[in-house]
Amino acid sequence: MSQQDPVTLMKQYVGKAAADRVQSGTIVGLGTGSTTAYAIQYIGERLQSGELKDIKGIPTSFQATVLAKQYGIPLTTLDEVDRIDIAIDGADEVDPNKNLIKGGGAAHTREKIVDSLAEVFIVVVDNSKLVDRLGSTFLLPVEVIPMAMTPVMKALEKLGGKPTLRMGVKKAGPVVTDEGNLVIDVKFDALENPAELEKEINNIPGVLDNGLFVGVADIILVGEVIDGQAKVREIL
Ligand SMILES: O=C(CO)[C@H](O)[C@H](O)COP(=O)(O)O
Repeated sequence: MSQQDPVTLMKQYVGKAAADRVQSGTIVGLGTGSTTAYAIQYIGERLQSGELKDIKGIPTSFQATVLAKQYGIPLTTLDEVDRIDIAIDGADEVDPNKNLIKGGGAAHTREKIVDSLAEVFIVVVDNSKLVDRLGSTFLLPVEVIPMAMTPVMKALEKLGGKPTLRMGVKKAGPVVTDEGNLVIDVKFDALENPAELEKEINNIPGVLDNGLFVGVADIILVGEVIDGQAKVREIL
């Protein structure tokens, strides 16, 4: 691989390591984000070389759909398959119990559907994503139906959060998800019980889903650069 900055190198290595675990004849959940993008690229390269055959991808976002098409990965839908063998997806934070915060790409609702259905869900991250406690470096994304934005923000404040509407970059106004909804990013000073909070937030009328993924991940692959050498560490 060419000379890259360390974070890009970690993302490439970990994406490739995950892509190497995909087997012929399987249904593969394709995650969203810059790390998973490398996994999608390498899966496509394995298909083109003939090393991998007869796989179908289920994309978690418009981004994943575009990349899969670009790299020649045939796609299918949840209506057409009775299983997902493996899903590969990134994360914004990973705690020591393999719980995650996701949604940096505003795709966490579809990601949670696909990742939770997978027999094996592999998370691909660089080592900056490992945290002792969720919520310490990243705000918690909540996808909300537009007309419910204000009451949902008030309900999130009652739960102890500080909500802000996610705004677009190079786009005036808010981020609109692939599902046509809005994203509220919430700061919690003490996110002590992720399992409970995930349910509490999802119980607020108007919330589609939040970025807490509790008990969903099976394997975490962590990209690291040690003494200038890129490596991948596995957390089971
Ligand atoms: O949850 C996600 C998208 O909704 C991404 O997987 C997460 O934001 C990590 O992205 P990246 O690999 O670019 O750091």
